[in-house]
Amino acid sequence: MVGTEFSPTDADFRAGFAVLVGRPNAGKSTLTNALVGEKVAITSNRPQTTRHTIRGIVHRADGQLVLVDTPGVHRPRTLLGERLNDLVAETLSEVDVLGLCIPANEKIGPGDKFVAEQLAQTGGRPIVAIVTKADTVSRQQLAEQLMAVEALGREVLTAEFTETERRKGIRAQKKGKSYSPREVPTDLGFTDVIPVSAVDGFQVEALGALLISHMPVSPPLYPEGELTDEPELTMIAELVREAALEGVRDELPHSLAAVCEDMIEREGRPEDDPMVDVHVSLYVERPSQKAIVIGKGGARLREIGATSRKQIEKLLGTKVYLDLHVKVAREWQRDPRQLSRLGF
Ligand SMILES: Nc1nc2c(ncn2[C@@H]2O[C@H](COP(=O)(O)OP(=O)(O)OP(=O)(O)O)[C@@H](O)[C@H]2O)c(=O)[nH]1
Repeated sequence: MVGTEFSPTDADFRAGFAVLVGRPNAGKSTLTNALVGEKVAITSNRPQTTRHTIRGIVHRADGQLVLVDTPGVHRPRTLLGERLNDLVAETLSEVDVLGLCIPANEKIGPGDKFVAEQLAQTGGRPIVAIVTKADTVSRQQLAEQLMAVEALGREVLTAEFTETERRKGIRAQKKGKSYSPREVPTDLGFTDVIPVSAVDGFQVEALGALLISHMPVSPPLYPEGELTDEPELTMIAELVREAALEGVRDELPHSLAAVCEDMIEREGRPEDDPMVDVHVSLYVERPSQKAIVIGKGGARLREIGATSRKQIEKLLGTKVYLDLHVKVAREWQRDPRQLSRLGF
């Protein structure tokens, strides 16, 4: 993660990496899009749709913020889950500020606490608690949630502090030395707590500024105008996967993967009206799931194709011929070889 260009010479210019984490459906992807101002991360009503680390880049006069959108931090059940958690741990260790997303309209639960504890364990990095979806609650409810989030910060950071001191004591004891644990500071807690709404834009600017204020003084890390460094093929695959999931609410939970096989400019087209042939394979685990994706007489697949083609055309800025294939890759979630083939 090294800078490529040094343009603004301002001595106060800041640049660095931020990550938004939170339990599934906390609003991370939507907030990433709102901060960046263009659709780069994939949002969906379904939890855990964000499997790839997609970066959006916020360019401002005073700094540059590279956002890494992680999958929801959750307890691993399959091999895929374990890989996701490795990815999360790796990402957390590489960023300058941690953004913990907690929705305004849901009681703080064990999921939020679990994620907050993981962040506290990264040790010493600023944690900005972001209370998302502020538009969905009254001012009174929002105030109460902000206080509950403050309390959560106090709780997990105090627990982490105490645990660290306890470990130091044990290590010292093993070496035959004595260690008197430090007193718990009274001001432990999240670095900031800020409410936002990605839907009506409330405080989105302020959040951008706040996150940048935690970045180190640095030249920009990416050239201006760049929104994401995710390869187009991956973004195309994500768009198709999103469209395929939208249609089927409960039948196809996480057993669906998409791979963009290639993207070739069609020859012999007029220069002012180019067209790109895009080939995407959708992978499911069982023949019955294949039938769901294809639908009666291919109706669902046509719908998926039409929806995602429009989005791919927007992304590439040209006409697109989209060729979709549905394939069965049994138990792909548990097979490491298949996983790497699918880019996980
Ligand atoms: N009203 C309102 N809804 C929001 C806001 N932000 C997100 N949502 C909705 O909340 C749901 C989840 O949002 P996502 O951005 O997909 O959540 P996520 O945390 O990325 O979810 P995963 O990918 O599952 O981890 C979607 O239906 C969004 O439309 C907001 O500011 N206001």
